[in-house]
Amino acid sequence: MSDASPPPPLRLEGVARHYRTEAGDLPVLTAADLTLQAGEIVALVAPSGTGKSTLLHLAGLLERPDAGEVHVAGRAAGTLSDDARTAIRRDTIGFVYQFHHLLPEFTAEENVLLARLAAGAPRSVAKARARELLASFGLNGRESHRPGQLSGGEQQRVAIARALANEPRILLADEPTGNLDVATSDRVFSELLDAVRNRGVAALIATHNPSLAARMDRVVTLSEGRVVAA
Ligand SMILES: Nc1ncnc2c1ncn2[C@@H]1O[C@H](COP(=O)(O)OP(=O)(O)OP(=O)(O)O)[C@@H](O)[C@H]1O
Repeated sequence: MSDASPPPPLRLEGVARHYRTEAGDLPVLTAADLTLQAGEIVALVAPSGTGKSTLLHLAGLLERPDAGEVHVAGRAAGTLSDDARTAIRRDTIGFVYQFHHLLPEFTAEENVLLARLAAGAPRSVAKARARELLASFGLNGRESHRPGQLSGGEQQRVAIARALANEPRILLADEPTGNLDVATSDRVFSELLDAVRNRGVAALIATHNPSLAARMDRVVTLSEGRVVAA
């Protein structure tokens, strides 16, 4: 038996990404290293345009780096097929964006349960899980509302519930309360932090808000394409 500790949920190693633009090559990330330990909640605070969304897309296996490697639960994702990467993403990673990206023609409950169905759960299980999650965000009685019939804060709560539907080990969030007023942002953010802490989910959360960042375990920033302590 090995006494090695389990691999961290997420590890970025020397990750580089540039974009080709009309003005030439734009090196956004040059050699980004970042490890999220199990249950650790890390704030990513960096000026606009420095690569926060790029980093989150790479960490979430939505894009491939030009160099370096992304390890999810100890598994190097670089050489995996797109299908294998999609399966890891679906089973291991939850995403929350600034704008909810809920499916407008589906109810709150359907938006959450569809994520679980996509991971192969029977409909009854997915439905029960969706209701339980929505209730945990105070959305009882709102299950059959479509996104357009919900407030901005409620929409983001549904989006967070959806991100947690498959019991991910990692949550990646890009300004998750950035489109809400200050008071609602504060409330929804607290609920998000409680939800990930209670579940032991590791989280990387980009925010421009220093007071929200201060509530996380650690704050990192981006400097010259690298991740450094803030
Ligand atoms: N697909 C793309 N093609 C070309 N350039 C891109 C592309 N995506 C992003 N960029 C550029 O890469 C840089 C980093 O973008 P990114 O969205 O990661 O920054 P960010 O830190 O998340 O910014 P913000 O805080 O404004 O959301 C920016 O200069 C952006 O214009």
